[in-house]
Amino acid sequence: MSTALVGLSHSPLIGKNDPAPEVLARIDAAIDGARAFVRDFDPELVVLYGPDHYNGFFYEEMPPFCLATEAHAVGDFGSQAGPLSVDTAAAKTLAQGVLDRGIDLTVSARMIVDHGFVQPLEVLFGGIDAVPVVPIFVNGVATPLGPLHRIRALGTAVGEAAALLDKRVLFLGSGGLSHDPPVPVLDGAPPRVADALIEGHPPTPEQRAKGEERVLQAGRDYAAGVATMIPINPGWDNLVLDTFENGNQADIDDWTVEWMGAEGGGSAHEVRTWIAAYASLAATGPYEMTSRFYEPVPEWIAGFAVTTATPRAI
Ligand SMILES: O=C(O)/C=C/C(=O)/C=C/C=C(\O)C(=O)O
Ligand SMILES: [Fe+2]
Repeated sequence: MSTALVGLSHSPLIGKNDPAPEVLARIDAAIDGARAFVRDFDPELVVLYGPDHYNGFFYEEMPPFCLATEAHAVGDFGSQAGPLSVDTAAAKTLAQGVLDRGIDLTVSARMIVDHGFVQPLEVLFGGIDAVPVVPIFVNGVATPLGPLHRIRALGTAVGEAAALLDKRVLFLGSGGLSHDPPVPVLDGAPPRVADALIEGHPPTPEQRAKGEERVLQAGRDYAAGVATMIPINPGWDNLVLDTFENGNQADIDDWTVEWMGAEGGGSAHEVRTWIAAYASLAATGPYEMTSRFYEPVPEWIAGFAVTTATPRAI
């Protein structure tokens, strides 16, 4: 068994509302580095921690996290639609291993996923069917959210179970860092929106187009300095990255939902996917961050980060 990790921000605005060419060139170089890292590692399995944006998980039953033994992408924001190449046997083994370690894991035999899962697979592997994957949803938008030590416990249990698989396993966290895009909120929502968030009515193509245009307009407004969202917070983002780089993961247990939201905006909780991924890697032994890129990108409404990490050479 060997392990590696990539943490990668996502944004539905990539390719639709891009920053200046020199910014894009720096990001492309960082992503090229992560691609080369992944190519060298040549994973036999990707354990992909991703969030959802009310495409697969709804308030009728909202688990804090959920592992998929099969998954299907909806194709939002122009992302690829269709089945992910889930390694069902590995997924079942990991699910049992996580449950055996005392984590009350929800399992989905047909998880619906969105760009939060698809984009990292497209960016790093060229598509959703290029590499065997075990998708693990981590709720990062739908309050109430539980304490961070449970996310670390999930990641640790997954890492311990993955260590027994006799495979090269890449832990991949998708989302964050600080950002406050217009994702709908149940509290105070008008009845029609509340029904959709609770019952999960699939949007009509017109409704989906309207929601996507709303996000695009928010990106344009933010880049133009006329938006009211909580700003990208490079200080907080670098604190998050320092915590991973220094291996101070126990500090994360003191982070509160309120503090994260105030510092990093409503979608800062997507950082939970990174916390799970780093906990998984840490569960297999000491690690080192081998690359770290960060840049605030208002056009994408994202504190955009790419990191790679490997077990520390002894
Ligand atoms: O407004 C809507 O209907 C949907 C909004 C989104 O799905 C926004 C997603 C934004 C991100 O994924 C992000 O992390 O910035
Ligand atoms: Fe997101």
